[in-house]
Amino acid sequence: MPSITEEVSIGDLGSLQTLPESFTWKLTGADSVLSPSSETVEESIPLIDLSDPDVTTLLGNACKTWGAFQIANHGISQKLLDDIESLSKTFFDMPSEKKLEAASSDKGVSGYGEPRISLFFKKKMWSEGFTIADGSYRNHFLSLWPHDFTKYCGIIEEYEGEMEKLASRLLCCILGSLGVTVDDIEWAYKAKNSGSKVGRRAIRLNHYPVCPEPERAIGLAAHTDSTILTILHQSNMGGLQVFREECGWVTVEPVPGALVVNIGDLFHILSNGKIPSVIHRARVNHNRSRISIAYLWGGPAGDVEIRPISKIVGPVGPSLYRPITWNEYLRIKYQVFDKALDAIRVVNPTN
Ligand SMILES: C=C1C[C@]23C[C@H]1CC[C@H]2[C@@]12CCC[C@@](C)(C(=O)O1)[C@H]2[C@@H]3C(=O)O
Ligand SMILES: O=C(O)CCC(=O)C(=O)O
Ligand SMILES: [Fe+2]
Repeated sequence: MPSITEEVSIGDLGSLQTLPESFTWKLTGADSVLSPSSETVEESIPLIDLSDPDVTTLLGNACKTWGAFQIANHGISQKLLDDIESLSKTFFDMPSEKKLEAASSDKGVSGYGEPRISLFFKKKMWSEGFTIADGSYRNHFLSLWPHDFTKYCGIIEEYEGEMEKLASRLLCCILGSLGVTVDDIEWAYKAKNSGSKVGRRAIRLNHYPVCPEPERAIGLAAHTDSTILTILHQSNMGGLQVFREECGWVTVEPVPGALVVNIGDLFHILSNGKIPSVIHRARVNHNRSRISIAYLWGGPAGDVEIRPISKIVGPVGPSLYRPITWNEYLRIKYQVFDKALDAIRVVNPTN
């Protein structure tokens, strides 16, 4: 019979002295490579200076080999990074009941709660988070911080604006490494001309409280992001790991001022599999809590279809994935999770 102590609110994880059964992950067995404490190796993802004259080649290589890299000289001010980090801290430091008042509703994506992928796992993840996906976060902010409402919304808006610019710039450079430009993408062209300026994006504020048994727990289980690319600001505490077929789990050591970029599933589709999405996860820590802020970018335009770029596919094809909008992809992802790319693969590609 489940004991009453098993009913744990994610808002209070940091105060627990022992790891509840529902948060204890299996370490051995067939799926051990995906288990939290499987071997890690002494490798590291590249650190790329965006002002380097060879930036296109460097980004291209990093994407093909790793699917993830860190960037320096990215143009985002340290003040803005500090501001959004302290906004996050202010939120997560609130009492559990207060945080739950900002819980995301059944329909809405914005708000407080477990990571969306948690529905695919039997065990619980050692983290809590706040998702900002549409304007409804403003209602939560208004009731959480009536006095600082304008200031906090301002930080989010500035962050979104700056990250959007950086994400577009990275997309251009990475496409450049494949010999194409944004103008080769049908949707980018449509977006420019239709006046639909609202791109698809979400910000996720993640908090990983201190954990009594980090070896047996996981902060965020292995996944790929359903994005073109994700820009992650991790505080000076590490925890992010990326998976590479050849070597296993690789820890991304924080570099002061640098941001982490990971390639998501939509880039995988756009590049016809040439720039694959990267599996990653977050470990937790015994001594210090950790905050990370993910900017999940789905491209510049809303309801347009994303498809393999014809110049990449080439005249003789084959195009491996069918055209799909971000909303449609998210729907499939949250039905079949890690089989989502397979689910939209063309069965008998001709060209
Ligand atoms: C716009 C998005 C992208 C989502 C779903 C939706 C809102 C929240 C995003 C995240 C944020 C945390 C990791 C992830 C894997 C999750 O669980 O929720 C992301 C997911 C995805 O990339 O699929
Ligand atoms: O916290 C991290 O390091 C990873 C977060 C992440 O993967 C996500 O928000 O999608
Ligand atoms: Fe992620």
